[in-house]
Amino acid sequence: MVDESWAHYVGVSALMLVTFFLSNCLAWWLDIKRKQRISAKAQELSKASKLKTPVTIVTGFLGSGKTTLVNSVLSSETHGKRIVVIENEAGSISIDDKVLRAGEQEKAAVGIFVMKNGCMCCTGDGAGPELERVLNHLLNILQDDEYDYVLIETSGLADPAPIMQTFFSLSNASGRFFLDGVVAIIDCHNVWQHLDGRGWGAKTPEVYRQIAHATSILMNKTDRRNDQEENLKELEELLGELNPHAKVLRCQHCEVSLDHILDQRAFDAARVADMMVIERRLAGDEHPSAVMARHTPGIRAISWASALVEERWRDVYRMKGVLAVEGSRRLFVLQGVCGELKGQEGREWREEEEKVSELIVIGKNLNHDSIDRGFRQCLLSWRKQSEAEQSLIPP
Ligand SMILES: Nc1nc2c(ncn2[C@@H]2O[C@H](COP(=O)(O)OP(=O)(O)OP(=O)(O)O)[C@@H](O)[C@H]2O)c(=O)[nH]1
Repeated sequence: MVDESWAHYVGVSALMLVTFFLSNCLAWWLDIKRKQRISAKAQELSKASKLKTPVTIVTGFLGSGKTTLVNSVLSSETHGKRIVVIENEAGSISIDDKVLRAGEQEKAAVGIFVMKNGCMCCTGDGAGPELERVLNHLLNILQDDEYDYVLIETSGLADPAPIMQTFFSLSNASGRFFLDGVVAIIDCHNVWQHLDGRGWGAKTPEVYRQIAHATSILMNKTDRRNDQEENLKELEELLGELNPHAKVLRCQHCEVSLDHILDQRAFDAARVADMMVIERRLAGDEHPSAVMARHTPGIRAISWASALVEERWRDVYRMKGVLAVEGSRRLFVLQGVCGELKGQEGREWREEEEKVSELIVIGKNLNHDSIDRGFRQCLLSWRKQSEAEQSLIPP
């Protein structure tokens, strides 16, 4: 009896060991195959790179300055490129394309495509096909030789890895596009609330992923700290540790030489494999959500919005809005980042545009109904608002 159960125990253990061994071998073999595929496609891409259209991915957490960078590239006189911009908005409302189109920037942008509802990191395997659809679309119009550069601005919550991977899996487009670089923008003023000091215990893993995948890192908003040097140095060191391969540059309003943004030829396919390792080290976390509100009547005052951003600064990472102010011919752009809200007039509304006020709030623990209600209250009569409240939007 004892012998029998002993033999049974040995048999089960042996079976477990064999299964463990075989599954490890399989994982190892699959990993090698994947690396082989990646390097084969990278070689395929690099062979014809002179004929291909470079793609730069601009990433960075909410409010770090991605649109500011894209605008500055589009308005630069020096590069002489015809650029297609692909925007990836976290919600179903798009603010950035209105901001991008404001002003002179249009001259360099030959097309702005907005992928709404597209936090690529949340869509998992869906990320590739969605991006591929847009790139295939670009491929069609590339026949006309209208574009010579593609800029992809990810949503602030995006993990750029699936987008990068997409360039390796694009079958149609592999002969047309190549990944030139990944620019990550860091808001030096607010980034510390997303990092857990040194090491990998990210409070907001998206920020780590964006840093880890970058070929250039812009330490933006250096104007925001007065006690700067020590903090900036510490941040610089941390970024260097997290991503030793990237160029790290300090800047304000993303003003850096375009050599660090365009035509970097910095993307090294072998790094993708390393990045996938980093990927596995990053623990999951509660993902921020986005709440959208959209109303047609003209907005008169927005005291509610500034109160929301100021009072709930821990939860509200970002607020962006384009408002149709009653009596104004211009749209009004709201920008809220970590406790601060700014507003300024943008371009004039176009005749064909519907004058609606749209708002996106991104953060944690957000209640859609109460945000929608609050936004609606902004439609209150002008007279009911105090003077201080009125100051943000000119009557
Ligand atoms: N003080 C200061 N503000 C800046 C700087 N760069 C950008 N901003 C402001 O920061 C706000 C957010 O900038 P955006 O370029 O819209 O940021 P974003 O990364 O595109 O934001 P999301 O689209 O929400 O992810 C805007 O009000 C900018 O004017 C800077 O260097 N210093």
